[in-house]
Amino acid sequence: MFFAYFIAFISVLLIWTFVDNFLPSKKHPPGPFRLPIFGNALTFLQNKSTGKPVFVLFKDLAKQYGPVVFLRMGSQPTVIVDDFETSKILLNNEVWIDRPFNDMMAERSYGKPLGIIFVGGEGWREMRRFTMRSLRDFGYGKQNSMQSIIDDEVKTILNEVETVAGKDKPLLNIKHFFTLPVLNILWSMVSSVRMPGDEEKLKKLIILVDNLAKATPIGGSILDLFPSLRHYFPGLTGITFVRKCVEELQNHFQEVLDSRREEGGYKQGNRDYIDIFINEIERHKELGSNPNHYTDEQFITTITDLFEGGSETSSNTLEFAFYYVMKNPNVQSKVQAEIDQVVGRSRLPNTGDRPQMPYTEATLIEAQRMANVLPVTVRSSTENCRLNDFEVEKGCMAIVNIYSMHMDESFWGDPNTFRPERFLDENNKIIPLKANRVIPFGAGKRVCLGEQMARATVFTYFSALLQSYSFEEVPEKNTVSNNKSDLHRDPETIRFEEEVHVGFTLSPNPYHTKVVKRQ
Ligand code: HEM
Repeated sequence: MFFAYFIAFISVLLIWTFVDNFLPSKKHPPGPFRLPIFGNALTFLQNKSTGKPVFVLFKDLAKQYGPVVFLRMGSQPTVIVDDFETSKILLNNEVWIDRPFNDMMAERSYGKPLGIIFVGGEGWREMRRFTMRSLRDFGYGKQNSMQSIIDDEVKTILNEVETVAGKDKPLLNIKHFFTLPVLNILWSMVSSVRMPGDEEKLKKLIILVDNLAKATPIGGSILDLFPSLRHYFPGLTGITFVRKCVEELQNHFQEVLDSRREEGGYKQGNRDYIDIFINEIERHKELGSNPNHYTDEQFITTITDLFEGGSETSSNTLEFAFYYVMKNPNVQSKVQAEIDQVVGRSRLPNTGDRPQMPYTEATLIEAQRMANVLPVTVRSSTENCRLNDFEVEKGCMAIVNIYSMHMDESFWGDPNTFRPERFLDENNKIIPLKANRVIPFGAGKRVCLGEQMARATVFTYFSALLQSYSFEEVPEKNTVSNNKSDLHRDPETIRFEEEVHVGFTLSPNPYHTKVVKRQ
C-alpha cells in the first residue's frame, strides 16, 4: 500500500514538473528548470557557491534567457526584468503598482500590511499621499526650506573634516561618516521639536537600522524561498535577531509618540509630521473610521520605513561618490574647478547651483550608476496581465534589476569604468537620453518618496566638501586588497569581493581617505 502511495506521489511530482516547465499553453517567460515545491532553489544554491550576489545571477540569467526571465521563489511565481524598455513599461503600469507582502515583511509591521514601502492597495495609497502632503506642508521639496536644514548639517560635517585635516595623520574613516548627518536631516523633516536625549536616541537608531539592514540581505536567502521556515528555525534563519531589532525600533518610535503626547503641543496646531499624525490618530478614533489607517502601529511602521528607506541609501551613495573621486583624482580636480568657477569659495554650494554645474551632476549620476545602492526594486501584479509577449498571473512578483540596466555592456560599452564624461555632449551639457537611463530611485507612481531630499543632500554634501578639501587614496589603510585579483575570474565577482559590501543596500567596503585642505 505504501509503495502505491509513493508511486502516486512521485507521479504527481513528475506531472507537476512537466506542466510547470514544458506545457506550451503556459506562456510564461523562459527561465531555468523549476522543481515542484522547491521552485528554483537549486539555481540559487548553485549561485551561492560562486560568490555572486543575486542581482549578478539575474543579469547572467538574462544573457541566457532574454530580458524577462521566469523563476519560482519556492512556489511564488516571479519574473526578473533586466532591460530598460520592459522595466519602464512595468514600473509605470498600474497593474504593477503593488509590492508583494509576505510573512517576512509582516515581521516588521505587527503582522499587518502597514507603512509605505512593503504594502500595496488602499493602505499604501493613503499613507503615501498623506506622508507626501504632510512633509510638503513643512517644506519637503521646497528648495529654501529643505536647503536650510541641509546647510545646518553641512556646517557640522565641515567642522568635523576640518578637525581631521588638522591632524598629523589626516585620515578620515568614511564608514558611517555620513549616516548621522543624513539621519539628522530626515529627522528634522519629520520632527521640528527637539526632545531631551534626541541626539543619543538618533545614534542608537543608526545601529538598529544598520543591524536590521544587515540581517535582511537582498534576495536569494533561504527565507525568500521558504518564508515559513522562520516558524520552525527562528534562531537558525536569523529571524530571532530581526525580531529583536524590529522590537527595539518599534519601542523607540512608540517612546517618541508617547513623549509628544505627554508634551501636548500638538493640541495647539501642527508643528510637524508627528503632530499631524497624532491629530489624525485622534480624529479617526473619534470618527470610528473603518478601515482606520491612522493608528500608533501605522505611525511607527511608516516612520520606520522613512528611516530604513532614507538613511543607508543616501549615506552609502555619498560613501561611494567619495570613493570614486578618491580613486579618480582627475575627475575630482574637474569637479573642484567647476565649483570654484560657479560657486567660488565665499559661500556654500546649494541645489540652485546644480543647473550650472553639469560636470558635478554627471559625476554624481555616474556614481549612482556604478554604486547601485538599491540594485533591485520589487513589485507585484494586481491582475493577470501580459508582459511583452508573455502571460503573467495575478500576484506574480517582479524583480526589476536596476543593476543590470546600469551595468549593461551593450548600452554603456565600458560599464565598469568610472567616466562622468559619458553623460556630457561636446557643449558640456548633460545628454538626457543617457542620464534618463540611470534610475537609482526607480520610476512611476511608486518612485522613491525621498528622491528630492536624497538628491539635494547628496549634491550639497559632495560639493561642499570638495569645495574646501581634496580626498586622496591611502592604499596601506584600505581593506580592499588587489592581490586576490585573478585574470581567470569573472571581473564582476572580483569587484563584489573587493570593493562592494552586499547587505540590504550596497555600500563600499570600509575605506580611509587622506584629507587635504585646498589652497
Ligand atoms: C540615494 C538615496 C536613495 C535611493 C537610491 C533610493 C532608492 C529607492 C528605490 C529604488 C525605491 C523603489 C522605487 C520603485 O519601486 O520604483 C525607493 C522607494 C522608497 N524610498 Fe527611497 N531611495 C533613497 C533615499 C530615500 C530617502 C531619503 C527616503 C526618505 C525620505 C526614502 C524613502 C523611500 C520610501 C518611503 C520608498 C517607498 C515608496 C513607495 O513604495 O511608494 N528613500 N527608494
